Amino acid sequence: MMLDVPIVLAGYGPVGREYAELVHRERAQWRDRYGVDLRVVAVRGRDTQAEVGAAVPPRVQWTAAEPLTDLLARTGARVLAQAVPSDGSDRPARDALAALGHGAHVVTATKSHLLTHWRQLDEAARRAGRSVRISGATGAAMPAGDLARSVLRGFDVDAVHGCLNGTATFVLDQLAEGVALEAAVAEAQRRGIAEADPAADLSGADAATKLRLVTGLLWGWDPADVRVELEPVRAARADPGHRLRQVAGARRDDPGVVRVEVRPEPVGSPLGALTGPEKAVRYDCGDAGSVTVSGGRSSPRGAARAMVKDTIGAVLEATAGLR
Ligand SMILES: NC(=O)C1=CN([C@@H]2O[C@H](COP(=O)(O)OP(=O)(O)OC[C@H]3O[C@@H](n4cnc5c(N)ncnc54)[C@H](OP(=O)(O)O)[C@@H]3O)[C@@H](O)[C@H]2O)C=CC1
Ligand SMILES: N[C@@H](CC=O)C(=O)O
Repeated sequence: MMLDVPIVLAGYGPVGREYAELVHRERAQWRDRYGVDLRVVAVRGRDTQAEVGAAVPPRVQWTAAEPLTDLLARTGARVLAQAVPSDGSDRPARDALAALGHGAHVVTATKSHLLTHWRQLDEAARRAGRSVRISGATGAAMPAGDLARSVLRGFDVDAVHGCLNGTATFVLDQLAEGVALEAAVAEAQRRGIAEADPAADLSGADAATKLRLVTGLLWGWDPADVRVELEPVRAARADPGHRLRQVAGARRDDPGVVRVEVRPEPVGSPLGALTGPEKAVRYDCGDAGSVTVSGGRSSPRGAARAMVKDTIGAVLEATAGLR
């Protein structure tokens, strides 16, 4: 039996466009492989929207946005996919809660409402028997969120550490080669790794945000209650055999605290061995040992791919809530 999956996509920037394109291009493949018929039926920008037939219409043909609940009801949407700015506006939270109330799953690359509305989203999703999937917000194509949410269930994870910001890794390596901070950041921006405003990349705030979300998935910490301690990236060199890394960490026996520090890691270790904008997260799992996940493209395409994976997972797996 084929499961029909109409999707409303909010946000048509780099990530949203990649998501719509992937769903359209690979639809037949997923029908055959998983028995799910994913189709984007409508896209929304800030104030406008368009219904999608064979392709997303050009922007000039988009019309004024109607209330999201009307659009969800009219299209019978089973999923709301969110790729809107993580700018602190309350609209992503309102939209996600409306979608859950309507009975749709939520798949998001947007981070800000997860930091502020974790509990409300989780409760609304559980009430509705629907999922909120956040892989795109926790490291793009690197499946760190999946390990925390489900793969390591029962592994008794007592600590998690990781390099979750590709800009920081790239810049620290450039600094070690004698490149000036400003030039290293400019190069990271030219490569599309660093944000236009790199403050959160360099301060550790972006890494802390991603780790707060991971600890929510792992231990049920509410990201809104997590205290963050940050050490910014600045020009410095490590001892021979080591590389400086921006490491975000949390321990189960130190609840509600995420620390980001710049520290030397042996070149042969999972974090020291990273190059360029690669990311990695290590889970210390007690008697099961350590499990590290690394790689996965950090780009709009990588984030869109993670959202597609989450969309398929949300409709096929019998989970509810964020975890
Ligand atoms: N870029 C990347 O590599 C990654 C990005 N992310 C996250 O993904 C999200 C999307 O990023 P990106 O694709 O770069 O795009 P942007 O963050 O630049 O989002 C732009 C799009 O969002 C639309 N928009 C803004 N507010 C709303 C709203 N409330 N409802 C519907 N649409 C809205 C804009 O509409 P309009 O065109 O009308 O102005 C535009 O289409 C961000 O939260 C980002 O942090 C996550 C992982 C990687
Ligand atoms: N600027 C970020 C991009 C992804 O979140 C980074 O450097 O990791």
